[in-house]
Amino acid sequence: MTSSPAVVVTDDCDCCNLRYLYYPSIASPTTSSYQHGTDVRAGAHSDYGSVTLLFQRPGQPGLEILTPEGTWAPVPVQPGQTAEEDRDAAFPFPPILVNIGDLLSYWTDGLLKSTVHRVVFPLSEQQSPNPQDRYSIVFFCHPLDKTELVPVPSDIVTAHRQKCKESGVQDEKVGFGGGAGSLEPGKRTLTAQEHLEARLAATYKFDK
Ligand SMILES: O=C(O)CCC(=O)C(=O)O
Ligand SMILES: [Fe+2]
Repeated sequence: MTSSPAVVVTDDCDCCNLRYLYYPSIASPTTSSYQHGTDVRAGAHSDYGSVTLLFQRPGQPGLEILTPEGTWAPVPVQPGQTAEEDRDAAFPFPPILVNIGDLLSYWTDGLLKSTVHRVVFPLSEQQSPNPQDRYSIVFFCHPLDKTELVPVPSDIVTAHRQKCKESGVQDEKVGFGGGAGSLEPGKRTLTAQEHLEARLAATYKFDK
């Protein structure tokens, strides 16, 4: 019998990270300079990795996603109500919200679209006598830096790519650079690190 090591040591950077977020509550809009509609807790963005797992307090409002129509819609994160979940009701646990990130969009040529989201100060909460702090825990899942972003070997992704080509609709923004399957001849495959750097550069005009 062989045993495998619990930790694999590698010279490649694993860029997964876990963030603990605390957003203090603010006083009622009538007593602060806060402007609903302008001031937000976290501005509109999409995440850079493959998927993001978000844990937050059950039912706490604030998280919103951008709809295809261009409006903001609240994302209710509620504990489940099935019989099995009720059994554990003494410890209601919020479900885990899974966000698609830019890398997964790139990897699937935009078939899976990264979610644009933001966190606002909900007006209802601001106006309540007891406005709440917001806490969330976010796990950003990224592959190792040197991972080559070869096209996902999926018939569905291939069919999607073909359909985009035929209709001439290549949404550069969705796949960030056209997607893993639309490499120009002679160009080599991007690595996860290069994709991340391109997204950081696009957001912060950050250059090495
Ligand atoms: O705090 C939240 O609910 C979301 C945070 C978030 O979107 C992020 O850190 O990327
Ligand atoms: Fe995010």
